Amino acid sequence: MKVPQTLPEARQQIDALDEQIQTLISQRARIAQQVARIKERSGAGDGNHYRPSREAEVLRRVIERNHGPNGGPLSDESIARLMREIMSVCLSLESPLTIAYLGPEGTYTQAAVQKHFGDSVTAKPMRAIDEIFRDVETGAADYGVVPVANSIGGVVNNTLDELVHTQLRICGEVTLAVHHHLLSLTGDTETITKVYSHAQSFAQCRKWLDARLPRAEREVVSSNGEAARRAAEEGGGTAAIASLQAGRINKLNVLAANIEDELSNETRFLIVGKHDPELSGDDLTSIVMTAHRNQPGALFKLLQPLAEAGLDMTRLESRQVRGSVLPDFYFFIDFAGHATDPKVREVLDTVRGEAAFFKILGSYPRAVM
Ligand SMILES: O=C(O)C(=O)C[C@]1(C(=O)O)C=C[C@@H](O)C=C1
Repeated sequence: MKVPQTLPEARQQIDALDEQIQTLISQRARIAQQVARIKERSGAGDGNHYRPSREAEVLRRVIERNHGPNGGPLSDESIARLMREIMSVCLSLESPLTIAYLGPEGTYTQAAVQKHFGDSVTAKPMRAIDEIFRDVETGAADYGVVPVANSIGGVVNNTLDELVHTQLRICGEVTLAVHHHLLSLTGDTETITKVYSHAQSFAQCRKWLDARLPRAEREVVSSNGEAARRAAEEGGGTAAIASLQAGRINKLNVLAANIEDELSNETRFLIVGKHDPELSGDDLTSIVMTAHRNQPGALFKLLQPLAEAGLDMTRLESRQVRGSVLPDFYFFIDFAGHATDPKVREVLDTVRGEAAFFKILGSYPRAVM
């Protein structure tokens, strides 16, 4: 295609390309419908056509191509986001998904749902993390999205506690860059006497609040979405620390943007569901276990097989077992690899033999976007 020199010429080329893009997207959607029929015929459907590993492969290839000879000026994130939406609409033709998430509307968890599943799912706000697990366990929702850790605020204990006992599997992860904003109906930071937010967000904006609003009362609420809702309801003198999305939903003004103390503030979310994702080629496995009591080197023995097999451990969290007087700890471990890989399976069998309690939480594709 020759480089256009005039506006009509450029628009003519764009019109021609749009027509091709539209034809191709429609063809792709028809094939996705056929994929659903093939899955149902082969018994692999069971009504659920979501395939996180396949989606990760598609997105990885999009990013790879973006750096190849046919790559363009769009960022990896932008081009992947477009493909994400195309897959989202294709999947909605196969089987529409309902995703339970930590509400109300406007939470960062809702943004994580959108980032991972795209816009063509029904996002269902829940009041608490345990309700999300129950909703997916009973089949009221197909998948759940829960926060699990923040780079500043640390782990989300409710999520870890639920993972120990649930029958659900971890099917995926999403990481989200989190930016906090001071939002209010009024337009002036100096007049704010009360700030609502989630405990983790207060922790992440503490220095800013100490410096700019040292006298304002801080009231912890269950989520940033709820904080924004209250600031909108109460008006004058109240503010919320929340996302831009929460501000938009509640028609609040941004009094101060990006007020988090650390610039790189990332939250990791997990997707939980009833299905085990297949191997995607770049996967993580999550396990939880406890060590035998009164055995010197018990934790070392649990970790040694992973190290000896050269498996890259990406995360280790400990959490005291609830109700235990003795210092018993659950160890949550993530490492690179998939539980169906024979080498990984062997390591897991060895660790299981060494542990007092052992559970595989899931193997799933590493976050692509
Ligand atoms: O390949 C599949 O299994 C599909 O259903 C197609 C498709 C896609 O649009 O590429 C759609 C949904 C799945 O989650 C994965 C991929």
